[in-house]
Amino acid sequence: MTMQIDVKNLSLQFGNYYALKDVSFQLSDNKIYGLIGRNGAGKTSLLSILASFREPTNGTLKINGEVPFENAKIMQQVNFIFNKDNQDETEKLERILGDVQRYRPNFDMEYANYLVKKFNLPVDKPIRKLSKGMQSAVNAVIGLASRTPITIFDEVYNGMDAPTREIFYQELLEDQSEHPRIIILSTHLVSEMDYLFDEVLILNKGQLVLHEDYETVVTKGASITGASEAVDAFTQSMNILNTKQLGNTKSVMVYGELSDANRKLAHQNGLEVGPISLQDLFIHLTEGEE
Ligand SMILES: Nc1ncnc2c1ncn2[C@@H]1O[C@H](COP(=O)(O)OP(=O)(O)OP(=O)(O)O)[C@@H](O)[C@H]1O
Repeated sequence: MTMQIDVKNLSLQFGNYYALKDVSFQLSDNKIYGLIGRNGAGKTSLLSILASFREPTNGTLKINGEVPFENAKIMQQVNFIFNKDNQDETEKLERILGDVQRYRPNFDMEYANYLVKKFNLPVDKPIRKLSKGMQSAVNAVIGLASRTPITIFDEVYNGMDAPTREIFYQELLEDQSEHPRIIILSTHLVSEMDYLFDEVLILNKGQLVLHEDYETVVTKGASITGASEAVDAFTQSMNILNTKQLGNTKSVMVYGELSDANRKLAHQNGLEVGPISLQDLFIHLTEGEE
């Protein structure tokens, strides 16, 4: 089953402050969506609305055409995984997984046990006594093994070391391809996670500044390097994100359709056209103007 998420003119206000402002988008394919944004950009705010943990101040969220808030049928289809405070969690892993299995109909215990081994998680210790990274791995196991049609991971890698994060990413990719579902990953580890994303959403100060296919994003961005005057002439009508000058050499980051003819022209003018990464784009799209 493929779910459909419709977000329309969503705002979330705290007093006069807009944590989210007029955010609209649709997610309608079983893909991996990367939600990126700087600290305080509104990622957790948006995800908690998607998960019906809170209501928006304005605008609407619909999942499969229905408002999910206090709608048990829809909420069954949504799983919000975040780094919760486990300091009072005296239960052990086995018991926790058993509890999850009871209310997540697609939960696969065999797969969960496989992941527990993969992540090297102790089953005989109360959760609160696990290290931070291990607690995050527990969350990853729950999120993956539940196989919920809409699975949301809010910075779930927190505290995991690099090899553990790598296991998480590999398992996520593999399980998503075998059991396609909507997976939303919020992160600021962009350069490390970009290859996971089918689509990218960038939030900046509560506003959605980009929602594109990952491939499109990467092909639309380019760096143009060469003699200053030639670079200026070539990029004058383009959307410039960033400029670097070194002596008489200039490197300009542009974003927009660069036609084959344009690329050819660049070469004829002795300019070098290089790729930019999602991380570059993220940094320059969300730069403060202070
Ligand atoms: N209960 C609240 N009362 C007032 N302001 C809040 C509240 N919750 C969140 N905010 C503000 O809303 C903004 C967005 O917060 P949010 O947690 O959604 O950001 P984020 O993108 O998840 O950040 P991070 O990457 O640091 O986790 C922040 O400026 C935050 O201070």
